[in-house]
Amino acid sequence: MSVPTVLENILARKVEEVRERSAVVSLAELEREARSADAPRGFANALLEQAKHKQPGVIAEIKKASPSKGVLRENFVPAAIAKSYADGGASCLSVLTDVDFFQGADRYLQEARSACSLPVIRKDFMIDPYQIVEARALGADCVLLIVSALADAQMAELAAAAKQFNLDVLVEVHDGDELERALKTLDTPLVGINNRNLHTFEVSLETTLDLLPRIPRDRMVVTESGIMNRADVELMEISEVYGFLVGEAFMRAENPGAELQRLFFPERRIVVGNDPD
Ligand SMILES: O=P(O)(O)OC[C@@H](O)[C@@H](O)c1c[nH]c2ccccc12
Repeated sequence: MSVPTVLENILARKVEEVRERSAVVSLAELEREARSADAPRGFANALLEQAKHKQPGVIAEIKKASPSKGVLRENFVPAAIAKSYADGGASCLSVLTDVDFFQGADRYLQEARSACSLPVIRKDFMIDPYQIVEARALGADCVLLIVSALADAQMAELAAAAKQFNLDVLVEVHDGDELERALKTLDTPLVGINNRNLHTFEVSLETTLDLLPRIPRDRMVVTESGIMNRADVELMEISEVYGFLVGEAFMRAENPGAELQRLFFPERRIVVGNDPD
């Protein structure tokens, strides 16, 4: 057998994780928690609203570390980062909850969401409906479905669970075949194009530009990963891409919200957070 890719390693671990967690908290118990959780805040709507006005809809990510880059940020306080993002003009938050590969935690999502009024996506590797219900129980407003990690039937099952619990779905693709599978399996409006290949971790913004002509008009594109500077943002904006998912560029900045404003709303002169000037 060939050497497993990063994604394959993560997925193998997720199978164990779901087994461990469901032995501690039953699905029935999680369902009760999900039904009494704070109402969803409208993740897809927040982004669609920005696109309608031809404004960037930024999903700002809270991510301590990644398998390819290691620790991105030492001073990691999710509530403070969430506030800073809200001040900087983010439409939504993305919080990594994967523990073993991204140094995330469920409580980071709860802390970030409590600190602001933005809708939040649980950023994790979903393979089982248990994790979808868990996401809503934690307060998440949206879940990520990664096509390269799922068979069509699984994707449909997870999307049905999301619908049942009023969660929005961001479906993530990396190539034409995955895009086709996503479009035929799901009718959800948000289509994420990941510029990073999750098997090799190589990044190219061409991924978004190449797939763009194949996205139907009734779906909204979210370009994901590798957006690092103004030029990257402008490249997407001239192609009429209004959805962005950005992590590293913000995580490496001293003031993540100020960096968001600098990259996406340079014309706004409001000072974010406690910048000296
Ligand atoms: O840090 P970046 O390059 O701005 O990327 C953010 C986000 O797109 C990335 O974290 C991501 C996209 N899809 C994922 C799936 C799982 C884990 C992480 C991701």
